[in-house]
Amino acid sequence: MAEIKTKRFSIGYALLLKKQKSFIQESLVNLAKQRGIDLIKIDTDKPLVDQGPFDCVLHKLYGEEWRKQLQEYLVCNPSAIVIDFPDAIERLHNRISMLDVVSEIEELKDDETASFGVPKQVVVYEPEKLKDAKAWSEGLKFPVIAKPLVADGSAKSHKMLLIFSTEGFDELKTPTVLQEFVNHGGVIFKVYVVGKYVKCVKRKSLPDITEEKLDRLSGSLSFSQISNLTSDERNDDKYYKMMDSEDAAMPPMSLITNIACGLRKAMKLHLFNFDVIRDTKAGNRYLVIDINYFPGYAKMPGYESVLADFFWDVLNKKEDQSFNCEKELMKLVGNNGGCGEEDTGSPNVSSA
Ligand SMILES: Nc1ncnc2c1ncn2[C@@H]1O[C@H](COP(=O)(O)OP(=O)(O)OP(=O)(O)O)[C@@H](O)[C@H]1O
Ligand SMILES: O=P(O)(O)O[C@H]1[C@H](OP(=O)(O)O)[C@@H](OP(=O)(O)O)[C@@H](O)[C@@H](O)[C@@H]1OP(=O)(O)O
Ligand SMILES: [Mg+2]
Ligand SMILES: [Mg+2]
Repeated sequence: MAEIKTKRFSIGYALLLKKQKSFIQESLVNLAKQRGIDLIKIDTDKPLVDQGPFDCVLHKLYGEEWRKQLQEYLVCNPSAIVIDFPDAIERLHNRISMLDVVSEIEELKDDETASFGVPKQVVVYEPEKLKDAKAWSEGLKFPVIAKPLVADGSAKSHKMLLIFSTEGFDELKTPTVLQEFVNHGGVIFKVYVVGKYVKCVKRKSLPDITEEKLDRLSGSLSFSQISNLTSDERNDDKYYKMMDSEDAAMPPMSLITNIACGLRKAMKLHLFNFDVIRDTKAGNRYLVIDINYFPGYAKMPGYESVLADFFWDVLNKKEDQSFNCEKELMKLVGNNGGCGEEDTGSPNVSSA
C-alpha cells in the first residue's frame, strides 16, 4: 500500500533564554510535532539567512540588526512567514504609542453593558518639569503611577513608582509616563491573544487606595511586575495585603473579545496580551493599562494546544493574511538586502 506523505513544516524560533525556558516546553514541542510542525531553535550567533529554511520565523528579539536579518531572510525565502513584523511590535515599546491604539478602536466602544478606555496620562521628558506640577498635572490626581516611557522588556522598563504626593517626584527619572492610579478592587484581568484565540484570566494587583489612606501617605513607593509575583513574594511585601480576589466577577466576554479583535487588527499583531482593570467608581468601565508582545503564554491553561493550533492555522494559511501584506512591505524595503543570488523576481512580489 502506498504511504501517504503529509507535508511537514518547520518553525524557527529566536527567543531570549528566559523565554525559551518558559515557552519551548517539551509538551509544546511534542504536540507541534504530532501536527507535523517542527520547532527549531535559531542560533542567534549565526546569520539567520544561513539557517533553515523555515516556513515560519517566531521571534521576540529587538534592534536594528535583528530587523535587517529578518528582512534579508524574507528576501531569500519569499514564501516564509514572520510572526510578527518588527515595525508592528515597535509601537509596544513606548507606553504612549502602546495605549494610543486603544483610541484607534473607539468605534467598538458602543457595547451596551460596558465601556472601555485608558487611564488619564501624560508624558514628562524633562526632569525640571516634574518640579513644576502645573506643567503636567492637568486633570491628573494623586495617586499616580510613574512608568518608564520605554517598555523594551528590560528590568528597568518594569520599574514603577506609586506616587502619593509631590515629594514622590524627587526620585523619579525621565522620560516617564504619569498615569492616574485607578482603584480597581485589587484585581487585574490579563487577556491573552493568540491569533483569533482570546483567553482572559484573573490576577492579583495593587490594592485600592482610599481617600483616607491617601491622606496618611506621602512620597512614593516602588514596585515591579506585581501581577507576575508568586503569592509568597506578595505576602512578604510590606505594602501588599493579600486580598481575596476569587469572588471578583470577570468582565463581559463580548467586550473583551471586541477589544482583543480590535487591537489585533489595528496593531497587526498576533501574539500579545493586555492588562485590563475595572474602575471601582464606574462599575462597568474597563481600562486597558498595558499591552505586551509575546507574553508568558505558558501561564495560560492549555497553552500547548492553543499555540499548536495557531501554528497550524498560520502554516496552512488559515490565519488572516496580514502577515503577507507585511511581507510585501518587507520585501520592498529589503529588496537590496541580497542573499548571494540574483533577484529573479518572485511571483509574490508586488509590482505596485
Ligand atoms: N493606572 C493604573 N491604576 C491602577 N493600577 C495600575 C495602573 N497601572 C498599572 N497598575 C498596576 O501596576 C502593575 C504594573 O503596571 P503595568 O502592567 O503597566 O507594568 P508592566 O511592567 O508593563 O507589567 P507586565 O509585567 O504586565 O509587562 C499592573 O499589573 C497593575 O497591578
Ligand atoms: O516572564 P513571562 O514569560 O511570564 O512573561 C512576561 C514577559 O517576559 P519575557 O517575555 O521576558 O519572558 C514580559 O515581557 P517583557 O515586557 O519583559 O518583554 C511581559 O510580557 C509580561 O507581561 C509577561 O508576563 P505575563 O503578562 O504573561 O504575566
Ligand atoms: Mg502589565
Ligand atoms: Mg508590560
